[in-house]
Amino acid sequence: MFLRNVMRKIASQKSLNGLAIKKNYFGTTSSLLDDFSINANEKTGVSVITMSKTPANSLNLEFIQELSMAIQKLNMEKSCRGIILTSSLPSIFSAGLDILEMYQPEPDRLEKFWTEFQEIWLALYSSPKTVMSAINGHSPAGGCIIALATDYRIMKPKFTIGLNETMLGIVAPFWAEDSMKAVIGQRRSEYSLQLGKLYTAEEALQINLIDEISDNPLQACEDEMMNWLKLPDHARTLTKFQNRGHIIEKMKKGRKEDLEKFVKFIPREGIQMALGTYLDNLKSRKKKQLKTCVSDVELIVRKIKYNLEDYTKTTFFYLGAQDGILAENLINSGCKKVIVTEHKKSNEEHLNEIQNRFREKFLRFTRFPNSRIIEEYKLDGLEEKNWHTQPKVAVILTLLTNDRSKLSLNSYLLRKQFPFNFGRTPIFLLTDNTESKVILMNETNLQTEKRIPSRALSYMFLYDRTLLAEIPRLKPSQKYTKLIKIQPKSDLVDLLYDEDKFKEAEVFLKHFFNKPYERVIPKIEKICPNLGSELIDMNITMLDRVKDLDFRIIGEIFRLVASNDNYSRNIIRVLSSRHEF
Ligand SMILES: CCCC/C=C\CC(=O)SCCNC(=O)CCNC(=O)[C@H](O)C(C)(C)COP(=O)(O)OP(=O)(O)OC[C@H]1O[C@@H](n2cnc3c(N)ncnc32)[C@H](O)[C@@H]1OP(=O)(O)O
Repeated sequence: MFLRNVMRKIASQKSLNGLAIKKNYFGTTSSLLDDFSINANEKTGVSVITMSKTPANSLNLEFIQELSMAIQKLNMEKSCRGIILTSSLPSIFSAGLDILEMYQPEPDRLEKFWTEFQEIWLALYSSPKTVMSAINGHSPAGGCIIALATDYRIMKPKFTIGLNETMLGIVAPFWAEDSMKAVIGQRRSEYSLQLGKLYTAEEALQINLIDEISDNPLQACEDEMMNWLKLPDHARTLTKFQNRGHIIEKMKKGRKEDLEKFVKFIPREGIQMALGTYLDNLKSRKKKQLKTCVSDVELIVRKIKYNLEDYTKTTFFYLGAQDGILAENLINSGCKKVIVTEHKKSNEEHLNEIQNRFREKFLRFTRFPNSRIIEEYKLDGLEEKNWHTQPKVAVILTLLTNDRSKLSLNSYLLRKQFPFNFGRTPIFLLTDNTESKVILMNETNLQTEKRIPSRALSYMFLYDRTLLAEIPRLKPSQKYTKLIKIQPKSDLVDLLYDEDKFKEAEVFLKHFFNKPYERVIPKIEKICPNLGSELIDMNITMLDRVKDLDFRIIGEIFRLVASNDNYSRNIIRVLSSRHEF
């Protein structure tokens, strides 16, 4: 009966659940929420779905819904023969179900959530296409369930995978367990599930939980896919269903009961306590790394710390009233130096208010002395001799909000209130994850009006690796063509993906911290002859003295390291090994 249905579906390729099939689906499309993109290759018939929901590709209701819909569409698309699932995040394939969907849940949403999770699993597990997972990061619990629902799994070394649900005090559903058994066998599955085992890729390969290890799982999947696609689709698909039919049938029969069990089980007090503790532990891992943090700026501070090691030396540029609240929080959390700029006279009152409130805490509080002039400069029109009107470093503080409707404000702020030319100013982007995307969009928007030179953007990427992780997703998207045009030559992007290069740069930067500026400049000049004079042109004395690290120089160093200029790279290596700075 089941096989008959499958045959019918393959034969007719008619719409499923009322979803329309696009006439021509080749090319790249992004999900409505921009949480994943699909790149459909016309030549091979293979579609790559790249999940990019920061920070962890955790599966919440909306993400699952959209992903599921996309998979169902591909399942019905005749010209699609293979699907590869992967992630654009640097170290996570998927962190599994979004725990927040289960912690203190709303009953209706919880029900929808689980129904959709069942649905996506079915769409994957019973897909007539060849489906593969390029597991390029951690893949616990729900992430592993998704991977198990595919036909072939290739994983990057060192990351972990497994059904660790018991660690959270919850139980993997019977259908996930069945798929695990089908892959690694009854005994191993029982053992792994009871203990909530997470395996490294190397261990996972040994027990057949994954099929291969590769440093480039996506490429490896694409290569392997070609072998699978040599076979006639109908024969391969029917064989797949012969193997999986009983599991799918069992799931379909039991799914209602499974749902009832889930919605009863999750809100139980004991389960909620266990989930709460797990969440706390997840968060407190971070707190250990961060000695100082305050609630709503925790993420921001972590990012600064991660990037700059010593955020007490960070220079902030204040851009608007809302962000002032963040600035305030940052100051309260230990940030020693805040430079507040404002070019609009109308906001003077507000500035004075902040100044009075934080007089003791601010080491400096200033506006650009010639802020009136700044107003006249257009982003495009700034000549080099006027570099002194540029900020030495721009820190964009974005609103911390998940409310998408508020995000346009950022766009507004950027467009209306940025008076500077960012051509040579490194931009340090402080943002929560939702905002990362918004900033990219803002820059795209900005591009339509005032061109932001590519180097500025490159620094922006440079200082936010999460943001960088977004690039592969954005690259092919039509929506972002403008952004791509102004994207820097991809050296920097490569650099941040190349751990070795990145480490090399990091080692160098460590020596660079806390060194007097005057000592740094001559050294830098040796590497990059123009840089010193550029800095002087910038009239750095305007900010008194610059003893703190200069982001721009760091950016320059990164650029040099990233370039294929062996000479520069050697100098950097030698300098850093001699501890000259
Ligand atoms: C009856 C129920 C059936 C259940 C079936 C499936 C259940 C599940 O899938 S439950 C989810 C289980 N998932 C996990 O246990 C993974 C938890 N996460 C981790 O262990 C790590 O995050 C991971 C190893 C994946 C990655 O580590 P890092 O690279 O160090 O990242 P962070 O830990 O810093 O994570 C970044 C950010 O994401 C938040 N996060 C991570 N996972 C989840 C999640 N599953 N749900 C919600 N949020 C998650 C994490 O807290 C961090 O947030 P911030 O602290 O705000 O940065």
